[in-house]
Amino acid sequence: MNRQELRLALRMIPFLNELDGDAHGVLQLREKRWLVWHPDVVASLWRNDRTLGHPKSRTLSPLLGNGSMLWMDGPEHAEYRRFIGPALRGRNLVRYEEIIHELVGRTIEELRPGDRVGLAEWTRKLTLRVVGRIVLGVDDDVLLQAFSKWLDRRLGNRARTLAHRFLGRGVPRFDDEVDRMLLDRARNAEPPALAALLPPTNLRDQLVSLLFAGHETTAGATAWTFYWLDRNPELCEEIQAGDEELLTATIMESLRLCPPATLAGNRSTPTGLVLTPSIYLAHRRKESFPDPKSFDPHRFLGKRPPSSHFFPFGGGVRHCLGMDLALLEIRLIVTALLRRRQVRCLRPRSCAPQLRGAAMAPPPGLAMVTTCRP
Ligand code: HEM
Repeated sequence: MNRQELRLALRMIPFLNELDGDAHGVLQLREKRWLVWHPDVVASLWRNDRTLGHPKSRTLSPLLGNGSMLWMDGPEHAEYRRFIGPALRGRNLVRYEEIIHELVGRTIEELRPGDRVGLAEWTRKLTLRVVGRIVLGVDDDVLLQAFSKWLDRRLGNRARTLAHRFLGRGVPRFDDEVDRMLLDRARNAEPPALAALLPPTNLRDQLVSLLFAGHETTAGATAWTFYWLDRNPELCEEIQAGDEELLTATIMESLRLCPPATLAGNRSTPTGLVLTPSIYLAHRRKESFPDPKSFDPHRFLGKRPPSSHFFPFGGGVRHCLGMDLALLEIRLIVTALLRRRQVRCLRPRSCAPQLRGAAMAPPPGLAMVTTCRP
């Protein structure tokens, strides 16, 4: 690993911020590894994605397992997508809407008026409950808490992520007890729970991958949306008054400026080049988004930029399977919390984002206080 790669690993956001404004949109990290965010390069990756390789993430593969669908390739990957994709879209969303309503209601009821609650921690608990119910078919807070604890020990902050990535060789990364609880639940799951539909091969890896991919980023996106609404009270009032289109635009603008996945998955060419698309930098190009650092949802009203300029959910053949579910979840959580409670954020002096792996959330110090609506 050379100096550039080390800076990307150790101080990702400051490193990316230094590249912000670089019109080339590509940076060589080492001989055969490039960070890319220029729309022409990204468009070409999405177009040719079927012919590219998708190497494992060195941070996530020891946790999600080598059998995870996140690094399958070719026909095996296409088969998995054909299988899981429909279960996360279309008519199923109507059923998921009911689940989300119920779990959001329960999680809001647990908020004691006046208490300080870490915003990102609260959204993580809620989105894990939602994906837990969708995947396992039941609510099991003991299992979900054990799962969260296990992830926190590895990715809970930058220092732990780095220790896990660089010093963890030989140290067991799986938690046998969490895996046992998950597999027990999966064996007893009934359709339509996803666990009951998954093929038995590498079942543990697929369960962990779905729970991980299905909550961490959605939680970050929801927390960032609340953060921006808190900073823009007039916008918040318009949304509370029921402007649905503005809410959607606000979620999109929040995904642009604070993409919960800062990087899409690696792509490799037959000649051995590895290309990592930087979502964070692509979303901050002034050529794509005038005045890119200002938060302005109006830029999304009635418009959606091309997928090579704006890609919070990645692209090509690995485009996020949970996008529709995630957008539904964020919308329902924001609407329900604003309708039931008055929400105020207590901002720490520095709102430097917290990185968990490559996932970006508000810092743990960003707390919210809710009070009952009169
Ligand atoms: C705001 C929330 C979310 C964001 C920002 C997000 C973002 C992403 C990104 C960037 C990728 C990689 C795409 C690429 O490499 O081109 C991805 C893949 C994936 N996501 Fe999401 N995601 C979100 C929510 C979800 C949810 C709710 C689920 C499922 C319950 C989910 C399931 C997946 C799966 C299974 C993949 C792997 C797809 C593949 O490899 O074929 N995601 N997501």
